[in-house]
Amino acid sequence: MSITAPAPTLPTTTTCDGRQLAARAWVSAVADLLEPDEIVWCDGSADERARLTALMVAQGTLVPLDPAKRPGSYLARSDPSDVARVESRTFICSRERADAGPTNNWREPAEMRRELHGVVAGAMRGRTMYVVPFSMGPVGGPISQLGIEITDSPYVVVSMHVMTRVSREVLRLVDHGAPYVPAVHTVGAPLAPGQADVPWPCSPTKYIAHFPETREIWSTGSGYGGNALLGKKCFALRIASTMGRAEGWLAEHMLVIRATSPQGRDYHLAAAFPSACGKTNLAMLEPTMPGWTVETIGDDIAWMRPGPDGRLRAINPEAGFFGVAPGTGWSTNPTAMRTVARDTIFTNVALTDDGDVWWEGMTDEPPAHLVDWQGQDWTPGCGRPAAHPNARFTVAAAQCPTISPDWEAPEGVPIDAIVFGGRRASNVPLVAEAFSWEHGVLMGATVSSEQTAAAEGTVGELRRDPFAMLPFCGYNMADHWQHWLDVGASLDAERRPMIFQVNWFRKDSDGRFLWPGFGENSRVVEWLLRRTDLRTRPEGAGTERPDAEDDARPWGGPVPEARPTAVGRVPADGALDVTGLALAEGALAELFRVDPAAWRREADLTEEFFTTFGDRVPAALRRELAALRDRLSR
Ligand SMILES: Nc1nc2c(ncn2[C@@H]2O[C@H](COP(=O)(O)OP(=O)(O)OP(=O)(O)O)[C@@H](O)[C@H]2O)c(=O)[nH]1
Ligand SMILES: O=C([O-])CC(=O)C(=O)O
Ligand SMILES: [Mn+2]
Repeated sequence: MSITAPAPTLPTTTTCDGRQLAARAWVSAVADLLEPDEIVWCDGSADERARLTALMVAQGTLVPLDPAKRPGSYLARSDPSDVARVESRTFICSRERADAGPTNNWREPAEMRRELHGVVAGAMRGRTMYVVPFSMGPVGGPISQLGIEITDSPYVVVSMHVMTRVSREVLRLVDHGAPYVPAVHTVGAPLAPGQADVPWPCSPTKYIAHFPETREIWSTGSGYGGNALLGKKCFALRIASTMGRAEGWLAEHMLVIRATSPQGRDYHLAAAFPSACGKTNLAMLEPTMPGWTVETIGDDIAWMRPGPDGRLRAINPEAGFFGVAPGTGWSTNPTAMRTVARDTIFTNVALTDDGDVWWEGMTDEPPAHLVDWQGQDWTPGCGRPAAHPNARFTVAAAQCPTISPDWEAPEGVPIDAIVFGGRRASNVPLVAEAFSWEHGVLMGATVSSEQTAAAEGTVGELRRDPFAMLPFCGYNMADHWQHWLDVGASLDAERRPMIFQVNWFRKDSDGRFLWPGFGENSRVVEWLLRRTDLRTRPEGAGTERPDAEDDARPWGGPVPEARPTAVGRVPADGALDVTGLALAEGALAELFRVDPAAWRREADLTEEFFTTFGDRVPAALRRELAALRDRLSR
């Protein structure tokens, strides 16, 4: 084994606290176990990216797209078995089973370590081991965290370049004692001497294992984003959620946007929707509401901390988007289309005859011929999708034309509204405002959604996905609810975010969406953001509707009215601006219809769900559920 290219600027003897040794000793110990042929220390440079990209093109992992059509862009086709997150092979290895909770696969840490060591021993034979130092959030920022990912996949290294901040500065900080999360990834496909590699090596034996107490991650067998880019779900959600719980902050599966009203007031919104339920789309919202603008801050993960002013401040810890391709088109998400116009890696989309990409929903009419995501000839009507339903694009956030000038503000942006949503064909109204923080936490805890292609499973089945964190909470979900109650209590009660629930996916009896969605969601966003003015208007202004003169004041404009229902406050008649929308007859009423019988069944199911957590369910949530039942019976 040869060790090449250790970053030359790294001092090897400057620290005396053992930290440096710890990081280096860890890298050597991993190398001893995985037995790579070579070790490469990565620096995140453009040079490094170019070198690894050329290597992958030579190996057939990446197909270059026509630079005249899609400059700097590539197509990767994964192994057909390695296309999504593997929740059944994702483990939380806390000492106590109860700390992982009933919604996680739990394994005893020492036992998992033994088992894993057996599986990964020699896994990097014939391969290069890359050491990737990265930061989640701006390097050195007060909400940011550091990590080091070891991987044998150049696809992972290049993707980490896009999705995180890879730099030597991170190693320097680690060498000076900064804490970091050690993360090991291997595709689990060692090469015997002389054995030819395949374009997408992976293994049927998969483990995505997290050790929350020691903040370690081990992933083997998959090259797919959510399983292999360990800064993302594994660190920024599963491990970070446990860090946040210990330290009083939140790591959430949320997009973050800034919306500016025609009066010039900035609002910040964080929204949690389950995987493939519209976060990227809302993050890149092109408002149809006149005078409103939306800037993108993040599309998948938010880290939120109470600030010194008692407000909740959020950063996007990522540096790129790993977005769902199918359904993304000029009519639904033009901003995403502009973002991926160049320097993008596409995974499992179709290839056009002229060297560009295509997926279902990109255009109304498919091209006459394509090479599909599995490399086979494809023609319209052949009965197979051209792109895998979970095909993705990997692209730098900085390329997004609507990226906020403050998207990298290290101290984050102050959140005004928190929104929970899911795919619900029935019951859940288009928008509802929580009666209180506690009621909002119940809304988050009861998110249910129809299963999408982002993970293994039967697409369309309704499943509980509390806080859109079911696959991502690194500890007991019921403790997560308590943590939300605690964080809420630690905020200034007058300035903390208001909580809402939304549902873009309600259908009529013929199975058609009742709401046009996408850009038109700005109508809902305007209603709920203006509602938050109730909370932040200047002292003494009261909560009454301001008179016409007040409308131009930057803190407000008229607060739209709401009417209470059993499940929350919904827009009063005429309060949601639907000017110019061609809604079907009765659609608006149906979008807000609350059926007490159906909601009593929802409450029963929630009760059943709560039972699986035993006495860890916060008393406040049981009270909120009882209050909901009470309102339903009135
Ligand atoms: N009907 C409807 N579909 C939507 C809307 N917003 C998003 N979608 C569809 O939802 C799918 C996935 O949306 P994304 O925004 O990529 O999902 P995400 O929440 O970012 O997903 P992850 O990256 O998996 O966490 C796409 O097929 C979209 O077309 C909407 O307002 N209405
Ligand atoms: O993690 C992934 O692979 C993509 C993603 O955002 C999700 O599944 O929620
Ligand atoms: Mn996600």
